[in-house]
Amino acid sequence: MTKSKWDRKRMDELEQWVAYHRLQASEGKCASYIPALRRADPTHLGICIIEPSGHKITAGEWDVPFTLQSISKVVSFIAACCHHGISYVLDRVDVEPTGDAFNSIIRLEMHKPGKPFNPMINAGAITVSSLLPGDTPKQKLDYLYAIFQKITSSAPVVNEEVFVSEWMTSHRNRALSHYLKDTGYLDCEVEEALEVYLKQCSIEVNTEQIALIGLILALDGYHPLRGEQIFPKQVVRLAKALMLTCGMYDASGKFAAYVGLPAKSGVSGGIMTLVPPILKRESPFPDGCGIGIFGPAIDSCGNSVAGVSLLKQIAHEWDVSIF
Ligand SMILES: NC(=O)CC[C@H](N)C(=O)O
Repeated sequence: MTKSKWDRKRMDELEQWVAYHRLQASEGKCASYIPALRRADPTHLGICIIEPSGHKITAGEWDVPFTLQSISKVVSFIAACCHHGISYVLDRVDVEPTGDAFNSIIRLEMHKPGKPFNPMINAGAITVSSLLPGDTPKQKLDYLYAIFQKITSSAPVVNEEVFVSEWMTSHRNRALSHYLKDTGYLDCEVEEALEVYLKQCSIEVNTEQIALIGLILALDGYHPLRGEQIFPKQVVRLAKALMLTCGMYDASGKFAAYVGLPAKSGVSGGIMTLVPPILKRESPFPDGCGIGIFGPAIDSCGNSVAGVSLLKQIAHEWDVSIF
């Protein structure tokens, strides 16, 4: 099959699958614990796939903006490791899945000395935000924004409404931060760490931008559009291992079993995932690709319902599982 025929086939399939999986969204609900997220349209479902050539395949509401939320945890973890080195960061946050909800507090007290289990849950991510270089939230965020800009070639925009909405209601994240401060796992003041964490969560993106992050991870830190290695390979490999084991929260095991790709979700309904350049002869993406999905109706674990079911179909039909 010629490349353009193959492309047409993939696009037609994607359109059909998006139309079908959009119907699954009624089984989920838009996050309401952050009041500003409640207003998203739960029937939206969009996808963008980018290949190293920059070639893009899209379907559905792929260009509707949404906030990064927990997908930002991958970028801040990479940023902290790039600045401090991996061992400094891993002295302060572990790499073990919890099987608990993303905002759970229970393990911090159950396992002395209270080191957060991994950077993909809120406790670990708040610690990581506190580790970003700089003496003020602004300096820490500027460091993170510069990394984000290196990836997407555009300055990140924080959705102030989402930030304020979460800042005013973030009692559990505040509780987590106070606990981390008490046990010595916060590198700055509670309110400062929280400001950095909640602003990084409020960065506005669309599926193309998260697909691009995924693509760079697929290529072990190489940015194909800039022609430059922007993150060390070891850091990116670690981030992908964390995505695979912890990126979909307490549904990470099922996601690995039924989709089989490293992924990170956020409560706004985004999922960032990737297909590494693999050696399966029939792979539709022999050079690898990044995949961004947006479907704001989420399940009880905090993952996009329609997004996960669309990914299950893609992984099955196109045989892209890493296993
Ligand atoms: N799972 C998520 O996307 C959580 C991010 C959200 N900002 C929170 O801290 O609750």
